[in-house]
Amino acid sequence: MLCVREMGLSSLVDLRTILVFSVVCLLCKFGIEKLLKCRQYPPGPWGFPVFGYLPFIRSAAHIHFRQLAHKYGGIFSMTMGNQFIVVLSDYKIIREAFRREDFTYRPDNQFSSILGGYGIVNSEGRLWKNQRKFLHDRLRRFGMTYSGKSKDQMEARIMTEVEAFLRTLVKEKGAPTDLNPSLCTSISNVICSLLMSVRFQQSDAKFSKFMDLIAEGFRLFGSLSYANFFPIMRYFPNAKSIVKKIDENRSEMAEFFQETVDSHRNSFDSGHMRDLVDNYLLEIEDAKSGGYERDLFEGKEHDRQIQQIMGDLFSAGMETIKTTILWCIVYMIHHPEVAVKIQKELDSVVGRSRLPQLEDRPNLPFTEATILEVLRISSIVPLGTTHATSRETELCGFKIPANAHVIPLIHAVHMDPNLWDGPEQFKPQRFLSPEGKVCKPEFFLPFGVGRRMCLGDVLARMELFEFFASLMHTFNVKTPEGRPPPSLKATTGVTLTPEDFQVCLTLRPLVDSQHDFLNAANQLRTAGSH
Ligand code: HEM
Repeated sequence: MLCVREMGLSSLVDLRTILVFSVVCLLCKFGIEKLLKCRQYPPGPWGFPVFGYLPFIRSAAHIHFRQLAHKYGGIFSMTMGNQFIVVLSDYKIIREAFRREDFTYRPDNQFSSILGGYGIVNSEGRLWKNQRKFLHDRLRRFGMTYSGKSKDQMEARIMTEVEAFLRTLVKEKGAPTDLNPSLCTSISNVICSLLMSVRFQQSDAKFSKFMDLIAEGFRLFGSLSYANFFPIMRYFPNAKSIVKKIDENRSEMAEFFQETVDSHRNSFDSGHMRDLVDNYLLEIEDAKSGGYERDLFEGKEHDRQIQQIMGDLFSAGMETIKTTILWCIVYMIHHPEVAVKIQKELDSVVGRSRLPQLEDRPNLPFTEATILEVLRISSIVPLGTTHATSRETELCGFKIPANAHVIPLIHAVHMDPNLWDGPEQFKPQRFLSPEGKVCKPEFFLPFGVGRRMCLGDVLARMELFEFFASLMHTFNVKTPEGRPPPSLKATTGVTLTPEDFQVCLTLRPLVDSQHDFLNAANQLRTAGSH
């Protein structure tokens, strides 16, 4: 009996040993497989189970990633929550990846499911390709090009807003002024006139509501970003209430845009295209009447797509320009010698009786170089816009899984001491050749590169030039008496923005002005208003 019992016990022990041994072997197998797989991925830091590397990111992500780039090189990877992240900080690798089709997707996460793949910034595949081609073509027709008659129309559109902006500033009579509100209205008006033939006044209640909705939308999306890494959190009550608020925000925005679409429909004339909304309506008409073999909308709801396009172009084209111009002013205050040099160049090329025009740009290399240097040193979109892989692929001999987030670390490229001489210093002349011509190295990437490169770069460069050169031509800029200059430290938000600041703008002398706006400004100045 005892013998049988002993036998039973010993076989049980054996069974247990075998079980434990099998589990250990299985764990080892999975561990080794994982390790081998990880070794095929780009190198990078380890993280905690479930959380990945997220808990270690304490400073602004672009600063932290730059430190990691020093350790791991131009391509590194990590997990954050359930997402696989690849960071590219070498411009050659960024160029190599982003010219390829398999790197053109956007991350599949909570944001993309809310946006439903509509618009241009978050769309993918054929819908994105169609939209991009269509928008590129139509924006060119409306003057987003360096030459031709339509360029003059675009310039006129921009100059209307530049003059409105300068007029508001003249009224300040040299008092401490926050440039943000008037700049925001004028830059918004450029994009709104292009999209929907609308101009707003700064005091317009509808405009304030619209701006509040945009800001609130960004804030809400920002507060939900954790759910992108931990999808289970979407079902937590807090996330659910944020999603509800986002839905409300989006339906108010949709209402705003739909009013525009409806009013355009009511006054639509296929022989007279006023703006982008009209162009989309014409496409819908053509598609309905069978004029098009392929539907531009790829089966998506037409009006929702137009609404999202308006939202995307407005969001992409307003904040970026406004922030860059604010940085230009901050740097002019810190570098008065650069401001004086720009004004001398403007005076000798443009003269004192008119405002600068796009045609003057080739003759204003120092002014142009200064704008490029501000774009470099401020890198307002330091992490670009995250791409995703459409399938498992390879880059620089490393394996990259499907739906990996791919981040171009533009900030690191623009601050690389191996590429730029003294990258921390503000030196516009770095963009000038020994002959004094503007030259942009291939590692200058403020608008990204490749297939998804900024769609509005030409418009952006036109606006930056017109607003900045006209401001410098018309005013001297200084900090209010007794106050320190604005900080060079950026606030991290949708873009890297300067902290709030005020400036005093005094009119520069004008001679025999034939120009309406300058004439009025001159009269104000000589009347001793300030
Ligand atoms: C200083 C001004 C600007 C800067 C620095 C800037 C920068 C960028 C960057 C870095 C990207 C991401 C590219 C990528 O995904 O790899 C981007 C995308 C984009 N930008 Fe801009 N941008 C500016 C102005 C504008 C303007 C004025 C417009 C409006 C017409 C615009 C429209 C877009 C659009 C639609 C995309 C998404 C393209 C796509 O996903 O295919 N941007 N921009």
